[in-house]
Amino acid sequence: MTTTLDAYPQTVRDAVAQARTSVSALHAELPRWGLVVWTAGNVSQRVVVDPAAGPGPDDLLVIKPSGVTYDELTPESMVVCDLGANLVDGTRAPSSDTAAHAYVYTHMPEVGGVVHTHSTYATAWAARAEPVPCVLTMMADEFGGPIPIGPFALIGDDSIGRGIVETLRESRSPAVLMRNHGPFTIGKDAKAAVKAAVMVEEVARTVHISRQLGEPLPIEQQHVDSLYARYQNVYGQH
Ligand SMILES: O=C(CO)[C@@H](O)[C@@H](O)COP(=O)(O)O
Repeated sequence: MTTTLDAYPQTVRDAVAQARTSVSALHAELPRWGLVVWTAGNVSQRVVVDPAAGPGPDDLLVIKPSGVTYDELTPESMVVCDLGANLVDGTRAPSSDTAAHAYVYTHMPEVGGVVHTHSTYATAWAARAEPVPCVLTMMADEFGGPIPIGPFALIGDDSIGRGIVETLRESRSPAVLMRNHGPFTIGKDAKAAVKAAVMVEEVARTVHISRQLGEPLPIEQQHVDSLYARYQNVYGQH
């Protein structure tokens, strides 16, 4: 049975309203950073319905409507679904990747945001099903190693989501390049997932260019580990 937003307490409705605003604004970052064309790509944010209990299977997600151009997206146009990808609130059909996002939220409770793009260089690596090797300190910082390849999966059910989870569970990377498709990224919230989408395109481009000039040199694992620990725990403002 489909539940509507009215069935949720005011605290959840308020959290959904905040997520609508932030997810709508974060969608604008995808064309801004050159990560998508036309209506490709999508961003979602988990809404925890019981903060005292923490993330769980009854959570909601806020995502863009399918096939709507970025200049038309507004907080009001965002769509709310449960983790069964059932519509809870919204006037338009949810993103065609909603089942994939929902699968990730169901099986990775630590994930609060998911992003999908077709950014050029990362998608070119996905077309060859070749992991991006960890040859840059920026990669060690953000990805903790190579950027992995996920399996080929058709859209429409949870096979993309299953491929994302099976791949990222075995990696420190917040990004996976789904074979023949493109990058999916995760984060503690949607903003972190958007950052990972920006960074995966940046390093995919740099490593591609480096490869045209010669063979990039790997970074020793001990240095990858120390760079990752510093960036994840010390870098920036605390
Ligand atoms: O790659 C896919 C589906 O996986 C695209 O259709 C996707 O980027 C955009 O679809 P939506 O407009 O979010 O339904």
